[in-house]
Amino acid sequence: MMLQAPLSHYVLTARQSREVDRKTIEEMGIDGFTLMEIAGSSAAKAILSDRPGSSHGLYLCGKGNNAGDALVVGRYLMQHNIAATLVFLSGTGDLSPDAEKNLELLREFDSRNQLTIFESWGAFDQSGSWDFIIDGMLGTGLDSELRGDYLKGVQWANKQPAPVLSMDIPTGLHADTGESMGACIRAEQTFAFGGRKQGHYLEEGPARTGKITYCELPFPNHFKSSCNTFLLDESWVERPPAQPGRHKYASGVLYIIAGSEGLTGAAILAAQSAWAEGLGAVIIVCPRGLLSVYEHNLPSIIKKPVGDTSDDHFKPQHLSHTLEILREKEGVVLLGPGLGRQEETASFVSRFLSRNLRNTVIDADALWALARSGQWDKPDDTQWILTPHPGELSRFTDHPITNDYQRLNFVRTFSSDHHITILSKGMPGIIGTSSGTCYITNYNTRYFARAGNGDVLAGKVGAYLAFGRAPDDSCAGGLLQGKQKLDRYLETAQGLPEPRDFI
Ligand SMILES: NC(=O)C1=CN([C@@H]2O[C@H](COP(=O)(O)OP(=O)(O)OC[C@H]3O[C@@H](n4cnc5c(N)ncnc54)[C@H](OP(=O)(O)O)[C@@H]3O)[C@@H](O)[C@H]2O)[C@@H](O)CC1
Ligand SMILES: Nc1ncnc2c1ncn2[C@@H]1O[C@H](COP(=O)(O)OP(=O)(O)O)[C@@H](O)[C@H]1O
Ligand SMILES: [K+]
Repeated sequence: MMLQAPLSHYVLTARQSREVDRKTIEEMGIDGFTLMEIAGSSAAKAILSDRPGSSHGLYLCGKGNNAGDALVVGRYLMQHNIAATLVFLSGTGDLSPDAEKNLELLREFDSRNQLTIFESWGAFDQSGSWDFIIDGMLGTGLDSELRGDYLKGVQWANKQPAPVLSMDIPTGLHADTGESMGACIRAEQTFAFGGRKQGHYLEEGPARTGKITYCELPFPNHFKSSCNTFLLDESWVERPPAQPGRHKYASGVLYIIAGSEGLTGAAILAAQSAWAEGLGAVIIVCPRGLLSVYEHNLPSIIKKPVGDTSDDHFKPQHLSHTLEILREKEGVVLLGPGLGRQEETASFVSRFLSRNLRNTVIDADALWALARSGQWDKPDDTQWILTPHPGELSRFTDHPITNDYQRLNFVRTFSSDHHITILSKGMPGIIGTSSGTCYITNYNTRYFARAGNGDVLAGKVGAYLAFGRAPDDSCAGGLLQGKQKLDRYLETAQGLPEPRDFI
């Protein structure tokens, strides 16, 4: 089964967000004021339950609808006796119509003199104290580096002891790219209205948004159909069921074509990682000169040597025997970990890829060889999963990939153009599918940035593919399996986890 994310996990660009908003207003007749009311009231409800005992909030407001959301929050919380101090960074003379209406309402609801309003940053008396700061300065309307007093407002808020709670997106964070536009709020919590935004998960986003709380808005599902990016998490990706009691070869076979002199560790880690998932068989195909290393380290793994005892890396003359071995049993292939970059090995890889009919995970040095050859002789009906780290990915394009936004866009077009699946490693991890849909991780993948973790991941992805899971689902399973192990490790252990902790 291919991945099927719930709609609550869709991730929008600013343009998609505006488009859904506009269509809901124009075609469904649900006006912007109502959307704002739902957005602000659900954030207020969460704040009331998360922060009991609060008595005073500070509201930093711009002039657009992001400010309107903040004003709705202020009104609900004032009803619960939480005083509100409002600071308008662009004054109150040019508010968006819905924000203006909400300011009027807030004034009318203020029966106990709990409202203080400053009409500019300059007028703001900063000596007060607040239980929280609501960031309603800028949302998806941000269109450039921060201007005017917004820079001051952001820098000041980041220095306050009170937690900052952002409406929709931290002010200064670009909704599409996740870049900080001159300066950016560091929020403790962000309420994502009607959809998560790409910028929450790319570049600076994860460090700036804090905890993300998704607040649903009444957008009809068919308006979301243009969305092709989803958040990947364990709430919806299923763990593969164990397959006990089946014949060993019926419960999945993975052929691993990997390793060369000095790099056998990568092949060993990948094989151990795949084996730990309960496959029927893991078969390592190796140059005969390395057989003793694997005999010593991998007792449970079947070894199939090719070539002669002087061979310590793959060569074109190993091709026909390798293909013959692959014909023995149904299975899938993991090609690449520790293959090395000898000319002969690169040539073996290119020829192998054009003739191999097994579904294949292509990793590490096999990616290097594939990019170098520039040939795309993928046999029809063969599924390929490429697992590049950012350096390996950039070899597939002449255009530099210097940020996550470019990486996401490149992964999307490259995987759909070539009808392959890409697991782009990095922070975040991104899965690109042949349909153009992408999935983004939402956890700190930097814990995996140690040599060997890529081999463990490739082993898992290969194992899931061998179990018959779809390529995108295999990638998701591999990533999230590591995440679960990471969570358990962080609960109990100290220091940085090692690759074996993820096996
Ligand atoms: N979409 C939805 O589903 C829903 C959206 N909702 C909410 O609306 C938000 C979007 O509101 P929005 O479009 O009014 O834009 P918003 O972010 O308030 O700011 C616009 C103002 O910012 C200014 N400005 C721009 N860049 C700047 C800079 N660098 N430095 C300084 N100023 C800058 C620019 O000023 P100008 O240049 O025009 O003078 C413009 O007037 C969205 O994030 C969500 O919170 C919910 O209420 C309901 C459902
Ligand atoms: N479970 C995981 N979740 C997210 N990312 C992962 C996971 N496992 C590995 N990675 C990614 O793989 C990278 C390591 O792979 P790579 O750089 O190819 O190193 P190597 O091949 O030397 O092990 C990590 O930096 C991380 O981006
Ligand atoms: K904001």
